Amino acid sequence: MSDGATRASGPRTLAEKVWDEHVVVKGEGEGAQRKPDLIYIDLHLVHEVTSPQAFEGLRLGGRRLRRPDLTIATEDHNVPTIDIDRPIADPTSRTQVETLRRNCEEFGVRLHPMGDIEQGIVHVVGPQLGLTQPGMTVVCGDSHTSTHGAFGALAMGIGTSEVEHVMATQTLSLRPFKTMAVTVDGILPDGVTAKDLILAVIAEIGTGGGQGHVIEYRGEAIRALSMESRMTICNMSIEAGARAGMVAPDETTYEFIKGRPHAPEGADWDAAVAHWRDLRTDEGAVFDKEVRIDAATLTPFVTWGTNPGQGSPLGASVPDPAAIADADTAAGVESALKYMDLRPGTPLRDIAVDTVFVGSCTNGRIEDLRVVADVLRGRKVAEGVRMLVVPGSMRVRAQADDEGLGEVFAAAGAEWRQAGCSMCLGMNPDQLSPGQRCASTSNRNFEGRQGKGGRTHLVSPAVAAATAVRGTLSAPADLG
Ligand SMILES: CC(C)[C@H](C(=O)O)[C@@H](O)C(=O)O
Ligand code: SF4
Repeated sequence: MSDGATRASGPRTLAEKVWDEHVVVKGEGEGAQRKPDLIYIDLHLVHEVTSPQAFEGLRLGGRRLRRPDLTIATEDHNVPTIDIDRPIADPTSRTQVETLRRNCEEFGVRLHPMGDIEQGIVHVVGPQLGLTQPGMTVVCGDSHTSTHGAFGALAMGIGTSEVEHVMATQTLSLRPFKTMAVTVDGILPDGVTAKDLILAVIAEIGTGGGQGHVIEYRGEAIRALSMESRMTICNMSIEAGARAGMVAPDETTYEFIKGRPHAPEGADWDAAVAHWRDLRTDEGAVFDKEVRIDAATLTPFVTWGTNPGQGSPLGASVPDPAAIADADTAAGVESALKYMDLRPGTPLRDIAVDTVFVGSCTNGRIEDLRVVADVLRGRKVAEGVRMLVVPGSMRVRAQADDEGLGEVFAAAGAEWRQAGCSMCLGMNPDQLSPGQRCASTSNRNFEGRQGKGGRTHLVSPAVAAATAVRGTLSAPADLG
């Protein structure tokens, strides 16, 4: 952290505490001249997209994997979500997945391949196995590694060369970050979810608002959230430009972890919880930046633009660039509306979609699927709308089926798929065609993100489900 080591004796933030516990070698120097610290990594998550060159680097260097036991891999980005027993049709995707399989075999990495009950999106798999725990350092060659910060872990996305460094040494050379507090006072109103909250936060602070910072989410509204919801929020920290997002662990955290395959047991559990209880920002600790939000002011929130910060309350209208004073902002809005084919002043509720995607590491967990099923039960997906419901992992899918949710999706006319990143990004067969418009529970709405020429509106699972029923952007309350 900015002054982590110098603050070691005074009050520290949660992020500084976790950082300090993992310093192997402290960087020399002060201020801007300070060299990076060498940080120990407790958990390394791996997927097919960012690992091939790293494994290749190890091979060329004649190195082994330093800690295969702290490394785990899953197939997620390139996998199809239907016909998973057939060979992958796309040659690039097939090569990626086959390469991961070969590498994991050669280097002794545990891999959950397609069809395995623990296979799924890397950020769903870690928490579900109880691998992600408070106070850990967690890395993955994937920006949404910030998800794991929901447990009070310091969890960061890293680049491929860093992936190789972690594979070889189980450490990472890191420059201290700044700290930021996002405090959400009060309680979220009925019908307002974690996704609405984080979209509203990003709209307020901007996609660069968290740059260089680790964000700690605090306050009554955050404490009231489930682990799934906290993961949704931490997941999108990266869309505010932050290096990581964190929530201090509490009873909700311990309850989620307890009994999972990799959770500590017996005396180890007691010792772990005793340690975890210290993982909170000390009274009097200073954040480099602070933002306060009143939960009571929030409503369902959707994006209309081509970055996650271009969003508004569902009850608002498409903004008018002519009414925006700042010229750069106005130009950005104008070009976004052109790509999105939206006219200023159109009520957001009037925007018709042809596709609805429920899934991704933001909103592909069991709680999200329950919300969607609650809305869809006894209803039908609107004519002309295609709805994909994609579980974040095969374990989530099995649980959803046990609870009868899969039947609800099918009865409503939605496609109930196998696990993977799916339509969150155009790396597998689940893609939008040019000009198609999608209400999506994922986290990125960049041009072409869900397929070339596709248009994305980021929404919560509740809004996605209601939109599927009405055919236009809607909240469950609109269904009457
Ligand atoms: C493919 C991967 C490197 C990428 C990421 O880092 O986030 C992907 O998961 C994404 O969401 O865009
Ligand atoms: S679900 Fe989407 S955001 Fe998450 S890891 Fe996969 S591609 Fe990235």
